[in-house]
Amino acid sequence: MFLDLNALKKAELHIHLEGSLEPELMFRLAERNGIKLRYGSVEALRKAYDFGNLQDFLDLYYSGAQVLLQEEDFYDLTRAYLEKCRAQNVTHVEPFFDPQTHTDRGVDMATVVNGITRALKEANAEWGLSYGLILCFLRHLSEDEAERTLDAALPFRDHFIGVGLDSSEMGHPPSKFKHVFARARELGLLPVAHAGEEGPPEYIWQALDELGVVRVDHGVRATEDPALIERLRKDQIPLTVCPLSNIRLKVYDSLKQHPILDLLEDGLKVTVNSDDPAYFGGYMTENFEALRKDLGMTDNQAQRLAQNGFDAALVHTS
Ligand SMILES: Nc1ncnc2[nH]cnc12
Ligand SMILES: [Zn+2]
Repeated sequence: MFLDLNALKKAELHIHLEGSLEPELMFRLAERNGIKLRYGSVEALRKAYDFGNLQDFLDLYYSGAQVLLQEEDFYDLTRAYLEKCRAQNVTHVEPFFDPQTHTDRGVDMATVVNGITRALKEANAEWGLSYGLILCFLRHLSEDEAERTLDAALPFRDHFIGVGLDSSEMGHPPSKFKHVFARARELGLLPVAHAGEEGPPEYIWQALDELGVVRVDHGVRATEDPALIERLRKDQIPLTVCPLSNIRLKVYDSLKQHPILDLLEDGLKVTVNSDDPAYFGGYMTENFEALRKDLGMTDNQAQRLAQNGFDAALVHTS
């Protein structure tokens, strides 16, 4: 008998709440808010989820997020994701949100943060889920815009534990955001950043040395640089790896080429995560199952990967 991967206790550290917007909910919110979507049906929208790279995906992801307008919409989005966590025994989550995707459309920071936070607090009260929210800056925008976003978020400082960096990686190195990350660190916010998803190992070095990140999101291209692998192993810097995402965004042609288990066996603190589960074909359990099916992940490896998720959390749970 194999270990039941759904019942295995898990922590998720790399999930964009906007990326958990399932087509059904997108259509429901569009109707509620009087928004006309570019696609006529859930099926037509799902068919469009065929991405050549990260940017192809981001174009659809930002377009889908336009249905999120009211506090209730952010609440419904977050609640739906947390119900999935409950069903999959994900007991701790550290989700990302992208305020600029919303504030740039005229939605108030308060609307976004209050809707998300209400769902998180409820899940904690109802079934004991633990969490820490992370505010991400969009790296295709300027550092000045990130600074203004941090200013706008300060009245809600108690609602999040860290800052992250996401969106189009190529051409937008971590060093571009050095000052805003320094200010966030002074405010006691824990820094993380996407690096080495599509971008080169140099971006991972920059995230570590110029942004001071305590965890790297993706980081898989570290495999191209032995000195970097040594640094990640020596300092036990966690990597939040997203297997199904990497296949859907063509980082690897197939899961069989994915380095996650080699990294685990090399002693790196790697974790399994879903990234944008509504777009990439699965939540936590589906990611673990894919590793078993295509990479031959053993039960012992599954248990170590799941434990790494708790070890790598920014908020410690007992
Ligand atoms: N995989 C990803 N990489 C960069 N930015 C993102 N925003 C949402 N998902 C992302
Ligand atoms: Zn991501």
